[in-house]
Amino acid sequence: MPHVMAAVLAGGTGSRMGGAVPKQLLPLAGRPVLEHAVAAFQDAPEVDEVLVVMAPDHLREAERIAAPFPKVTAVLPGGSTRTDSSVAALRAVEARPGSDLLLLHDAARPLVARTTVAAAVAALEHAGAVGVAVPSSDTVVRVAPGGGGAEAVAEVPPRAELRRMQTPQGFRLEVLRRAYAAALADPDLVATDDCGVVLRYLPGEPVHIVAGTEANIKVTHPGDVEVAEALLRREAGRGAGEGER
Ligand SMILES: Nc1ccn([C@@H]2O[C@H](COP(=O)(O)OP(=O)(O)OP(=O)(O)O)[C@@H](O)[C@H]2O)c(=O)n1
Ligand SMILES: C[C@](O)(CO)[C@H](O)COP(=O)(O)O
Repeated sequence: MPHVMAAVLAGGTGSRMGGAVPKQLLPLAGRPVLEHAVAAFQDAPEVDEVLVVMAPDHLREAERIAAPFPKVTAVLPGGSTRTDSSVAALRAVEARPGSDLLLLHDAARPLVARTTVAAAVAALEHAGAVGVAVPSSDTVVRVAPGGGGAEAVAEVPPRAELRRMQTPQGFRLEVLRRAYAAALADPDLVATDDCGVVLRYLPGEPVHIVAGTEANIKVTHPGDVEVAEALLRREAGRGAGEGER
């Protein structure tokens, strides 16, 4: 059986959310957002070990939140970008011999379903890199500078071919290691997710997709915590807990 590690990335400051504390520390139905994300991996039977990558100024709070979860074996400082925090998780996992698979998950996605974690791990039996994604119900366009400083639509990619990427994103460790070795040698590296790093820097490596859920939102803007609370209530109303979010 592969040894499955999950890293919960909580190294951000939540600038779009604003406020005095990073969004991963905001209360959501009585528990910090971060705690919901950690609990999802604690409860996932496919996951053996959990790391928390936290904003350096808030390591103590993360340690306190993680303490009741026996699968959490380390709370580490994150970097100044999400990519840096992913690399911090990768380095920590590399230092632990015997790890085979790594799931990288946004702490800001507290509603990840158990079924999604299971599907991502299962897909790694046959794939080196796996992303979780949902179809877009909106038409998505590429924009370019238009007249008078405004934006203009430059392209309307076929919607049926588009997906919105979520997390977790899962990797065989050697795949992620090779991708980041190449990526970190690129002075122009800019990435918004880890599957994108594999796609760009290991062009021969397929990145598989498994279906996510609409409820797996990323708490990002003011008001998103209230949306997440409503989704949690809906789940409780369904008598769920088994992951159908
Ligand atoms: N240096 C960073 C930046 C982000 N993240 C984490 O990556 C996830 C997705 O990032 P995002 O939603 O952008 O979080 P923030 O960077 O905190 O938000 P913002 O961009 O609004 O500042 C979050 O769980 C965040 O804590 C991280 O681990 N390290
Ligand atoms: C990884 C991600 O959640 C996939 O949708 C997203 O790209 C993170 O972006 P952010 O700007 O760091 O929130």
